[in-house]
Amino acid sequence: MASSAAHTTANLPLFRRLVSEWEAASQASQPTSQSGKIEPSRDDSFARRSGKDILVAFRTRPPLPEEARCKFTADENIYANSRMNEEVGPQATGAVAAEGGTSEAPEPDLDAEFCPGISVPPGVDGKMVAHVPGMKWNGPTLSHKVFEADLAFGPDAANEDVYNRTVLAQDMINLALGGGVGCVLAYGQTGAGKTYTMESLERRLALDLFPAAEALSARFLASQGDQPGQSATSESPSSVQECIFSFSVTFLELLGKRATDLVSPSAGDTADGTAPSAKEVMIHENKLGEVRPLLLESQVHSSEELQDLITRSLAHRRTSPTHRNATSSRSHAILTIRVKNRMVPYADEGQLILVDLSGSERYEDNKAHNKQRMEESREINKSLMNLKECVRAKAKATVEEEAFVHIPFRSNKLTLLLKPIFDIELRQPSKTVIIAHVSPHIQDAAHSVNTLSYASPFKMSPPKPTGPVVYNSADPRTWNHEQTVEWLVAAFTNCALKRKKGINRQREKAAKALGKKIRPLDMSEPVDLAVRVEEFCPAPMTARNLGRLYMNEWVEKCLQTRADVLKGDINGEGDADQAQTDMVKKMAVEVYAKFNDLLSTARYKTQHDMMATRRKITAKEVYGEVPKW
Ligand SMILES: Nc1ncnc2c1ncn2[C@@H]1O[C@H](COP(=O)(O)OP(=O)(O)OP(=O)(O)O)[C@@H](O)[C@H]1O
Repeated sequence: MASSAAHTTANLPLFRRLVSEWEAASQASQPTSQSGKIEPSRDDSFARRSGKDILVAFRTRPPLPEEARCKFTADENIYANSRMNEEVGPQATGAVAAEGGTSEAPEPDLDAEFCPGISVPPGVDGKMVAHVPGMKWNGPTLSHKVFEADLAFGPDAANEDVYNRTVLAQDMINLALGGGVGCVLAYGQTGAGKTYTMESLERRLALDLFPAAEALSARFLASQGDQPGQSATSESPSSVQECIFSFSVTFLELLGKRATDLVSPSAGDTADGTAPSAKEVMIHENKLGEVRPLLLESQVHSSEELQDLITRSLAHRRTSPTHRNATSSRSHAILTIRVKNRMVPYADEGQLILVDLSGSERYEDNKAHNKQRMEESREINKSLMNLKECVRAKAKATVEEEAFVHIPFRSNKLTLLLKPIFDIELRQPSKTVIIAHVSPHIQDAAHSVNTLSYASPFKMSPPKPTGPVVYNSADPRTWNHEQTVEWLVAAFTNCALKRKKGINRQREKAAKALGKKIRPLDMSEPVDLAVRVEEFCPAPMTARNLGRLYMNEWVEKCLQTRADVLKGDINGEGDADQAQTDMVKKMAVEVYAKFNDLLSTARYKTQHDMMATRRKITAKEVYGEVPKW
């Protein structure tokens, strides 16, 4: 049986002794070098696994002075009350909390108050052990649960180390510059250190992104025989990357179904003088299945601009005190940096998505909340549950290869925004790092077990298929440039032939009325197309790019690339130019409808084929044996 918080606190000295005995025993079993020191693992399993799409890391932080002082007596709520009544920022939590910060408060004796609930065995990569206190008829017990990830960061690990071994090791910046998706997710209990990690990763990434783009651009221009200085704009001659890359940023806060913009959060002044409420941002999936929030993206041109934007946005993030964290973030914060390569305008945009998830709370942690906070906690837990379901389903997809496993990423805005990770159909290369954060205290061990077991299944996720898909004439998403042009030529030819048939019918009717005979137009002769297809769809544009166009954009593009096929066909009757425009519009709409029909049928068919392989669950499996009346 699990031990209650009060019971754990009462037996702290015993648990402390049991944990140190376990640590001593496990260190003794480690391989030692001749010098007697524990050798770091020679097994380079991390290096081997780093080719995977998803890397899982565990992280625990050092104990904080306040926590030790109040010993987490959940029943008395001392910690929560003492923190909630103070106006304390995250940097003011003492010498351990702030990097380089100072504290006026006297240092509590952490060793006397603290009992570790988490150990990171030295010399083994990726292992974390949770020490879970329990209760049996014959007294308190302590079990040691081992969890495995690709990496495990102990309380002494610096943010620099986390950044180097996750974002840098996965080469996320170059991946995004090359049109792929890099994603970092911080998950864990409230107060476990997610924001501390993510803020640092965001800033370091902002610092490295532009120099990396600069280096890549210089290499590219040099390979083209250009001197970097020659191609740069005269206003900013040092910024070669601006000739090739453009960066746009969104920073969203997501609470339940409501997403708001953190970059410019207010909806403007209200007429009655009340505080303006934050603008809600709509998040939609377009007909090609791309997810893009409907808001104005901020363009950034340098590391300083990006860092400044991150600082401004973070200041807008909503926080409120929880039982464990005086400045707890009660929402998910999603920073997305999109990279457009001007040299390949029709290629997919690269993306870097950094998600600081809201902290999970146990029932006993949030029972002191008011109604609104309870509702907030429910929303947070619901979206985290949905994320968990997606994680489980993704891991299951590896095991049950022959049967379709439904990944419910569309049922929540958070997982919808994370579509590049979950959608197996998406061919864009992606790399994800999940950092599961746990509190170091034994009182949180049960919650830590939850967090660690939540993240572990991600480790099994198979690499997503990437690269060109197999050509299917009925699915525009699989067409390359040549195949797209071929289809467009056929579609516009069809329209021209239909028009020719119509003209023949009209001429025949008119001739019949006059009692004359007329020779019909020769249908076997090649027809002129109303649109110059090679200009309408220039290389390397594909059907996927065309699929992003709305109908008015499509028609406009057709009109811009129209061919004058009616010259000499009108015989001076009426306005030839207007007739030509009307005809192109009509054909453009017809081809657009056909194209979109194909696109939606293909998407529906993929889903239908997947569903057909889905294992049917009987009512008996769900509800058990139904009693007979
Ligand atoms: N690795 C670390 N080293 C030192 N202090 C840390 C570390 N990680 C977190 N902290 C401190 O712990 C406190 C809680 O951290 P943080 O606010 O990042 O938690 P969180 O998981 O984001 O919480 P919530 O989900 O409630 O927002 C902060 O005061 C932070 O400075």
